Amino acid sequence: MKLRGLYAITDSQLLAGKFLTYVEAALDGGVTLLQYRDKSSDEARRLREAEKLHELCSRYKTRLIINDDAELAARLGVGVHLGQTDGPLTPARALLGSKAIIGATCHDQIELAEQAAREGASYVAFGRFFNSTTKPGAPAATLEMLAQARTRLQLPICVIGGVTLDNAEPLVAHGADLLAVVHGLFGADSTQDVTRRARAFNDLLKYSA
Ligand SMILES: Cc1ncc(COP(=O)(O)OP(=O)(O)O)c(N)n1
Ligand SMILES: Cc1nc(C(=O)O)sc1CCOP(=O)(O)O
Ligand SMILES: [Mg+2]
Repeated sequence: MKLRGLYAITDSQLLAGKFLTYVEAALDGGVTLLQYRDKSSDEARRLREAEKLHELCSRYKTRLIINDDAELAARLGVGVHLGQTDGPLTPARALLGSKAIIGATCHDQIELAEQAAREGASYVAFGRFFNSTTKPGAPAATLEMLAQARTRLQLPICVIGGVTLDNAEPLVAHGADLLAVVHGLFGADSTQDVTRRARAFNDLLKYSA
């Protein structure tokens, strides 16, 4: 499967009261990867919500990724995204198997991405490229670094951090395969607008090399 397109990421605060309707609206517009990102420690709720998303993703043939938690991913038989302090990639690959999608946060460092590639990552994520209300403190990354990463890496490249329909085009032009988005997608005022935004993000990637 080619990892290219919109990578929608949930946010439990932003989606409070409209979690499944907004996620389904995004899936309607087309989502390559959906990440369940919940930074709370309420394990029962996390399991319940992840199971619901898994069901929804199966209906739309979208791959589900769990943020931070390889054990929960293994329980559901889905992928995982791991940051630099979320545990090593090699045991996660052993736990989830060769077909699972495993992503790695690499901030603005190509060397971290090369290491992640050696350790079995399926894609590498660079960011943050713009101001992010979801994660304002994330280290900044540049378009120049992205272009260089494109020439050095064979793996799909994901970009994250303040990505919107208005600023995503240069990211694609500099080599991004996956546009990872929270606010720029789910910050919409209606389900119809979430679907429209999802389609428009995908179009940005469809009509470029
Ligand atoms: C696609 C994608 N890229 C980067 C991150 C950030 O991961 P991390 O640095 O572990 O930070 P948290 O998201 O866990 O706060 C991500 N989740 N997804
Ligand atoms: C979860 C996350 N990680 C980032 C990184 O740079 O590693 S930026 C980020 C938040 C992405 O949300 P939004 O699209 O609303 O900015
Ligand atoms: Mg993390």
